[in-house]
Amino acid sequence: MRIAITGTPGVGKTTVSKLLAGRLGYEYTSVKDFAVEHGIGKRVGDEIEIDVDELAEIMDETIGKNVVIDGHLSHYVPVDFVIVLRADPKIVAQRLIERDYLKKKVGENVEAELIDEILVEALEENENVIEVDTTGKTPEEIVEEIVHLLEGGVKRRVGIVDWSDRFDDIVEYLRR
Ligand SMILES: Nc1ncnc2c1ncn2[C@@H]1O[C@H](COP(=O)(O)OP(=O)(O)OP(=O)(O)O)[C@@H](O)[C@H]1O
Repeated sequence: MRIAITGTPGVGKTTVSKLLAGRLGYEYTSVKDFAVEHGIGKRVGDEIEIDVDELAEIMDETIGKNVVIDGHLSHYVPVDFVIVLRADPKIVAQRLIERDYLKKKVGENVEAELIDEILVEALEENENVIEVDTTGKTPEEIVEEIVHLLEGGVKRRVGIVDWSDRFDDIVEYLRR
């Protein structure tokens, strides 16, 4: 199976993807690494701007059948399941601040998590979307929850988080 692990930067995609790939005996690949390796996208400042249609086409032709794809654009790749990781926006903020993200970037990503941005994108691309709230769970617990859901034949589970009641606690991060 091809499984995309997507979500707002800082929710724990890379951590979970590597663990899940090991747990399933699957190949691990990240959109970022794949794009650089295959010359997809162009550098804009310190970021790479990726054409998601080109990414999807080349990845679909190149990667194996049993792969975990890590990245906040991975839901654009044709896969069997899209796992959308969620985390309390305050946790996202704290992790991005720890990585010295600029205040503006922190605000953009906290807002994206608050308004379910990646979930909405994933639902536009794939029927099989499974949302997992990572808040307060270890990477191992998250991986076991994903394996349990997949083994249980769950194809779609969304609408499990609503961060609207967290607004007052995170508004400081949203101010530009
Ligand atoms: N379940 C977890 N519990 C505690 N810390 C976690 C958990 N998952 C990830 N982390 C920590 O949060 C930080 C971000 O994790 P990670 O790099 O996996 O996120 P990401 O979504 O891949 O971020 P990006 O999209 O920016 O690459 C890391 O310091 C990681 O160790």
